Amino acid sequence: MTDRSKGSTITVLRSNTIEVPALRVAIVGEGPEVSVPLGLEPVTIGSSDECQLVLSDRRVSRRHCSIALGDDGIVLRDLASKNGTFLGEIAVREAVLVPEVLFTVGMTQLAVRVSGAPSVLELHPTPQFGEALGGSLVMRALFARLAEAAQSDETILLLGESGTGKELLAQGIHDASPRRDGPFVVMDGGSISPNLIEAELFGNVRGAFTGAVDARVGLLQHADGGTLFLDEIGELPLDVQPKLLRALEARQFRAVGSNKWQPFNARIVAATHRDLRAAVRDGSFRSDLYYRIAVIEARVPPLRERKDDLELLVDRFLASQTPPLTRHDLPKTTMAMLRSHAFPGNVRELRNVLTRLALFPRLGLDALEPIRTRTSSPGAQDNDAEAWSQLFDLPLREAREHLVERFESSYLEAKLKDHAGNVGRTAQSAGVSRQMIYRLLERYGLRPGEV
Ligand SMILES: Nc1ncnc2c1ncn2[C@@H]1O[C@H](COP(=O)(O)OP(=O)(O)OP(=O)(O)O)[C@@H](O)[C@H]1O
Repeated sequence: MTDRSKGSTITVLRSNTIEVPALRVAIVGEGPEVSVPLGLEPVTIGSSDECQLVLSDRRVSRRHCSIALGDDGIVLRDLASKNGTFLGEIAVREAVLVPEVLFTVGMTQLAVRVSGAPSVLELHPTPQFGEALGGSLVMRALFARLAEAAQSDETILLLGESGTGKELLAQGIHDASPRRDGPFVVMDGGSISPNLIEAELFGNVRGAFTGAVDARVGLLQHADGGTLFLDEIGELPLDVQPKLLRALEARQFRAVGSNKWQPFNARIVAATHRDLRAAVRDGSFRSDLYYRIAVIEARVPPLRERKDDLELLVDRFLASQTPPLTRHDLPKTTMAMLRSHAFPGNVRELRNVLTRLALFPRLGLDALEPIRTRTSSPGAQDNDAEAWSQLFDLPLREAREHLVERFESSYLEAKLKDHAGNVGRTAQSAGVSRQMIYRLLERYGLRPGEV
């Protein structure tokens, strides 16, 4: 470690405890400093709102470069930007930075700054929390936080892209909590028609609405003594939000069509892939409900920000094939290929890619293609027949997920075609919300206009 990098690297204090420097990525210029903190999660810099540091600079790409703090120190990476990332006159693809050294993107100069005393962070003792695997520092820190949070009854909000493992973590929280012997109940707010969500959550009395032939118990009650996982909480309709808030505050609820308040005893874990703070700002999510749910808020990082987890995940997914495989069974270039892929579908996508490679090892880079390209390619039927019989070798859960995903993507593609790419009409004809269609489009890498 050079003198100049002093105070800017992660130090291992003892096993499972690290010291993390207090760093900020700052725009260097006149006027008040604009900066964002740099912790275990990388900071992306670019012109897109999705970046942590957003630059309004015409010469900056949407996702231009990233800065990550890791075992090697502070690493600056260009994200295949159009105009490059520069250290002085030199364009860099990847460089280890020391504090106060200027780098340039577009017309903007930036630097990493030490901004105070380091903090001590506990890591989970193993690279696993429930069924979720993760050996990277950021995941072990997340696991440690969730393991601690599991002991309380507070509401937890998990934020992260689709396929990052939010449901697996919610199950892990339940299993690590004093409620582990009670039920773990899932409500997927994205896949239920908006006008049925309230009844799904709170139940309904007989005849409460057209079609309510019988009285039904809601999921809140089903989760009695256990945990209710509210997946895609961001899709909760505005009119149901105050009802959920009231229920959480008073610990009691009313079934649809009933006047009677009933107590409930379930712990709530919620998740969303949406930026809920932005939803609060644009008025589509109530701020009081947001603060009530986000008592403990945890971000689950996308797989591209924790490539250190790849080996562990690859080994696990290969071992679960029938017969179990190891990395040696795949072409030598496989790990390099996986390392350079961005995985927009995150761990779910990785698992599917490995299942495809296990079935058809010679697919190589084609295994990274979205499902639709292959299913509609010539000779797909022969492949389908072969894949179908080989699916029998997979564990039931994986075989089922694989088929559901293939079906969903083909269904979506066909429906979108029928409606000339119009999302509203596609949603209506499929009987789901527009948000659900957007979610599926994201999951399968489809664009409505291109179908
Ligand atoms: N850390 C992990 N370790 C092992 N498997 C994982 C991990 N993260 C995700 N997976 C696997 O990836 C798939 C998707 O995970 P999960 O459903 O928990 O993600 P999610 O964030 O809830 O996604 P969505 O928002 O689309 O519902 C599952 O099959 C899960 O087993």
